[in-house]
Amino acid sequence: MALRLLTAGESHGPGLVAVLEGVPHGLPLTAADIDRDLARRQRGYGRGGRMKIEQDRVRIVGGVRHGRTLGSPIALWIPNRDWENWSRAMAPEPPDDAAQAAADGDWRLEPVTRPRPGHADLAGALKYGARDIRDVLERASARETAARVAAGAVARKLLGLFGIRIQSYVLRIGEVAIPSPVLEYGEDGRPPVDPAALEEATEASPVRCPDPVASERMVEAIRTAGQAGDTLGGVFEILVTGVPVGLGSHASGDRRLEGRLAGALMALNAIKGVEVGLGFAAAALPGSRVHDPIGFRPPRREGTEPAPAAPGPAHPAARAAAARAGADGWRGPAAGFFRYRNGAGGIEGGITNGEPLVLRAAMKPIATLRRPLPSADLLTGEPFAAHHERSDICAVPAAAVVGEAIVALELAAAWIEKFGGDSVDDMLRNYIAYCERLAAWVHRAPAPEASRAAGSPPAGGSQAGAPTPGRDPR
Ligand SMILES: Cc1cc2nc3c(=O)[nH]c(=O)nc-3n(C[C@H](O)[C@H](O)[C@H](O)COP(=O)(O)O)c2cc1C
Ligand SMILES: C=C(O[C@@H]1CC(C(=O)O)=C[C@@H](OP(=O)(O)O)[C@H]1O)C(=O)O
Repeated sequence: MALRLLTAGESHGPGLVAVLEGVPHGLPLTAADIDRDLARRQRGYGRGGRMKIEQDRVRIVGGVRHGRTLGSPIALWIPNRDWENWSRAMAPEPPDDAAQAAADGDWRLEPVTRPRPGHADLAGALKYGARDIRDVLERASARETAARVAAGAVARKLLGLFGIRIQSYVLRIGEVAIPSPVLEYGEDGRPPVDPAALEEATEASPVRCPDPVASERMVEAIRTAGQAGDTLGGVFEILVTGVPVGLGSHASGDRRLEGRLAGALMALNAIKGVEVGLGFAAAALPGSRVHDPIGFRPPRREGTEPAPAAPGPAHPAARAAAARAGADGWRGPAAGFFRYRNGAGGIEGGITNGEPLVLRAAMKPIATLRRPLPSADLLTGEPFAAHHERSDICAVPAAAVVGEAIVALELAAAWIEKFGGDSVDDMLRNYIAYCERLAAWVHRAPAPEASRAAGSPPAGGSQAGAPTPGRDPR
């Protein structure tokens, strides 16, 4: 297993722990790299009172020395500030004073027995034989996603070294929706947006929607739902640029990258659907409008053309090698091949094809309602309204940030499988060697006259343009 993550910790316990194993030696990493994403996860219009209490900050407690990873498991600790209010109710030790506290009217010590529809409450309590639903709801809570975001920030840092950029934005809240801004390309396969501008517009929105008009309407929809004691879900999209051709594999089902990414995204609380590229829309279209025509542009040769303005790998040698293999910031190294649109969302046959990854996830509305749905008591079966403490009204913007982390982790796992090595230096060498192979891949087919004269098959024949791996004609 190339990269392994384990998280632990309850929502109102002392804090959250993440242990990430398999990160190579020598990756620059500080708490600030992680805190940035933790703060982004806490934002978003529609979140509840808990986010006013928490100000998530990580403590790195293993695997990093003097700002660089050691190759050992990275251990991260995020304290829960709300723990102060729950230290008796969530004490790891048996509570001596529980009976007294319950008598004092501390509601936190009372068993929760009214399961909330849409939560793990009922199924979890019956499965584990828990007579207090708190035994289940504490870990089922999306508080855990803070730990996944912390680990994901490490994965993002690793991928960022190679010019991979992962961003998310919200496309729908309830009935207010905008189309994906990235699937249709301009003429000649020109990228439809500048990722940096898209990110700037997204981060400026209180709901992570890059369209300011839709953003305001989304805020209004959340406000209205909240006033009615109701909640909303929505859709977010993840865009990953700079991805080289060749991550994942067609060879076995469990190596197909879209399966790994979709499975990981579906494992995020409240996500009920995932699409790759055109996704469900492809089912209604003819093949001619779905599959992405292939084009080829000779990659830039060092010294002959200016370096691409778009961001690429940080390391100068890797950056140059990536550019020679056709990377332009939007696309990753792919030997100069590109697509005129991106209906596939950057993955064909379980393998990245060099175009950006485009994934969408649908989040159901928050399950805890201020006007609760009918429920039945766990122990007596008596009809009751479901339990309500406090809750978010909408958490799609936060889920989008968690989605980035999940994609980063899954992609980093595929990256480590492909480029391996115990250290970032090994990995850089492997990446550069791969880029060099891609850069040397295409040998322009000789002009038809020349090829006929030489007795080789005419252009368009079975051998036309066939690559001769390992020989660079330039
Ligand atoms: C970032 C985030 C915040 C969430 N906040 C809440 C919340 O405040 N109240 C709630 O009832 N559910 C919330 N949820 C959703 C529940 O965690 C989720 O619906 C529940 O664990 C049941 O899992 P399932 O929906 O995947 O079946 C949140 C989810 C995410 C991703
Ligand atoms: C704590 C977080 O989200 C929580 C996720 C959540 C749930 O049921 O999933 C319920 C709420 O918890 P509480 O009952 O303490 O208010 C959210 O605040 C967080 O995102 O950090």
